Amino acid sequence: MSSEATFQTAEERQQLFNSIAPAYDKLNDLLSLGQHRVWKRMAVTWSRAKTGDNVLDICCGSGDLSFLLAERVGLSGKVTGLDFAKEQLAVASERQKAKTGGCYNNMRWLQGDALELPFANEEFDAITVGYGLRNVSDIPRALEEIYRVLKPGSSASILDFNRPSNMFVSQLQGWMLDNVVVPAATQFGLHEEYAYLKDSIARFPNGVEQEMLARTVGFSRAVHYELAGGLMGTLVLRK
Ligand SMILES: C/C(=C\Cc1cc(O)c2ccccc2c1O)CCC[C@H](C)CCC[C@H](C)CCCC(C)C
Ligand SMILES: C[S@@+](CC[C@H](N)C(=O)[O-])C[C@H]1O[C@@H](n2cnc3c(N)ncnc32)[C@H](O)[C@@H]1O
Repeated sequence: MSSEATFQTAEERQQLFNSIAPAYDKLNDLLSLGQHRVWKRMAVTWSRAKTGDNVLDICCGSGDLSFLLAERVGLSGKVTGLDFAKEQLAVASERQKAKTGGCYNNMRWLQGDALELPFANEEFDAITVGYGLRNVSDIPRALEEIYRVLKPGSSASILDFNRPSNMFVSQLQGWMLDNVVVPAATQFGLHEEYAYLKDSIARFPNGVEQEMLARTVGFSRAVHYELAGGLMGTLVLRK
């Protein structure tokens, strides 16, 4: 089967992320030379999470952004990490147990759907989504849910791959995915799972399209910032 036909349903993507959970963090560090941690820290900063806030990390996976949020909101804050892949949440929970510091005690992990968030309207002071929006089956619906549970005047920060407008950057991104990322993942028995990346990026709205979608949903401000020379990007939203 060609990679274009793989992992098209939410159930298939749920299985994908359960499958890659054991190798996910290690491959992210290896394949981005640790740079993904810089991009995630920038995304959390753009969320404007502050001490004492009640914050949400949607599509939290193994918890990278959730832990960064916990460091920002501190002992008096509260962090919820939500994901639909239980194996990812299991990794996040194990990582939390290994951490020392009171700020990590105010964290909870929920298995749930980004398209039907189990929260009240206007519950959160800040929201992050790290490499999740591209993977949901209904992007406008996910943006609507983010808008619904965010407090007025608060921010959401959505980090993901960028679909570069620059042809050279686009070709470089594709070459790296084909010739570095997928071969490395294949060593972990994850060829198909990482081959999905290139097609998911090709289908992902570009920065301008993401800004338009967000404004249509109702966000008062929507700005997409390119990172890593256009390989990555962060959509910063204000309600
Ligand atoms: C943290 C990163 C990706 C997370 C991620 C997102 C997904 O949607 C996936 C889907 C299926 C399998 C895996 C993932 C997944 O890991 C970004 C960094 C890790 C990337 C796998 C590596 C990307 C390499 C870039 C194309 C170039 C990096 C240049 C850098 C400056 C060295
Ligand atoms: C690439 S991982 C990102 C994990 C983490 N945010 C990070 O930055 O490393 C994408 C995550 O989105 C989750 N996901 C995808 N669609 C989802 C949905 N509809 N509801 C909840 N989680 C979802 C997957 O299970 C996976 O853990």
